[in-house]
Amino acid sequence: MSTDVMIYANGLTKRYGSYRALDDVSFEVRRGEVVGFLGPNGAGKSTTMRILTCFIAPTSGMAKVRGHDVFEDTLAVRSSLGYLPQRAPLYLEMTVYEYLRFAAQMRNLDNATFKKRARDVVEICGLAQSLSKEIRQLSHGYRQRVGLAQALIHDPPILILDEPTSDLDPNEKAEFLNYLKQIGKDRTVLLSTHNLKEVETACARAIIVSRGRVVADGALDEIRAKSGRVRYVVSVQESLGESAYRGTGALPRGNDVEKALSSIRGVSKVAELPTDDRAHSFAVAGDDNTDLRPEIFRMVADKGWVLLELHRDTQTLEDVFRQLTIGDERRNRQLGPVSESRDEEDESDEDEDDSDDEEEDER
Ligand SMILES: Nc1ncnc2c1ncn2[C@@H]1O[C@H](COP(=O)(O)OP(=O)(O)OP(=O)(O)O)[C@@H](O)[C@H]1O
Repeated sequence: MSTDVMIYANGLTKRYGSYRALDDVSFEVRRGEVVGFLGPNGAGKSTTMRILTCFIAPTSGMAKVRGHDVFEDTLAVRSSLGYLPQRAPLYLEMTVYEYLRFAAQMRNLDNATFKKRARDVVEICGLAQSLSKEIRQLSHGYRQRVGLAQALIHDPPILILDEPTSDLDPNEKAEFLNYLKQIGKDRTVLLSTHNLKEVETACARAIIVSRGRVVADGALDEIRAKSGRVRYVVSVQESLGESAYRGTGALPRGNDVEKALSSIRGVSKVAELPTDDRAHSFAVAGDDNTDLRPEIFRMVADKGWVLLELHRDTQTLEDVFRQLTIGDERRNRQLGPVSESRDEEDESDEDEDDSDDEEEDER
């Protein structure tokens, strides 16, 4: 494993009784990445995060944080990461300052280090005006800031955030994402959320989980292109305008352009789009694996035509997310006998630990 791998999950499976909440989940997060961990309700996001943060043990598979096994080397793992669970466990009767000092003591920070770190996290999380307030007096948004501040108090290189914005209003969400951007500059972050806009704002890469499995993992562009419905829009100048013609070839006819586009390898369909008489415009369908823009550009340039427009329309992240996770939603809405164990038929040959119930293996 490269030393750049900060979070490593390999074949993580987690059963609750006969129900498989995680099924062979594997991924890596490298130093400095801010990765969105996406999935519908019940997909297994929190379960994965709780394993990575040493709160529960997987039924099988292994995970490492900064090279330390989450099972064998709990202390090293915990000191490497800051964790903000979905509901941050705040002590409502403490003031913000008392709570941060308490979090620092739990992390074994000495008083001088705490004071220095407190200054930093208060600035990053915007808590200067709230330090002497009891946590019970704070709004959801400010409580979430306090949760983030405790996750940062020991200056961990890795942050694991479980739906940190789910209870926040739109302004609070936007602010939280601003903090996250700042924090993510020099940290590795795994951010679980339902909110695709959030991922598009804060992350360059996403891992999508559905029914306990990883169904997509990659740069957002790659994931958007994953649907196999990539479309290019190409417009080539058709008639002379007011300014000088810049082409070296003759102005093309529509079917010249259509024929030339159809002959590009990887193009599956070409359809004319309505435009005015200044341009021939076409929608070009291609397969999902190759970016055809360089080839389209090359063809137009070789013909000496003038390219007015070339862009690739991939689906939105939301479209792809819905396509990949639609099974979860259908399952949630199905009436009839409830089968908790979606995979009972293939369980018989596996090592099963059915005593692995509720809190049984909480550490
Ligand atoms: N302690 C538990 N005992 C039994 N089943 C559990 C337990 N914790 C989680 N599950 C089940 O495991 C599945 C995955 O839950 P998990 O909380 O990881 O999902 P999630 O993706 O975080 O969902 P959400 O977005 O709703 O928080 C769910 O079906 C959930 O009901």
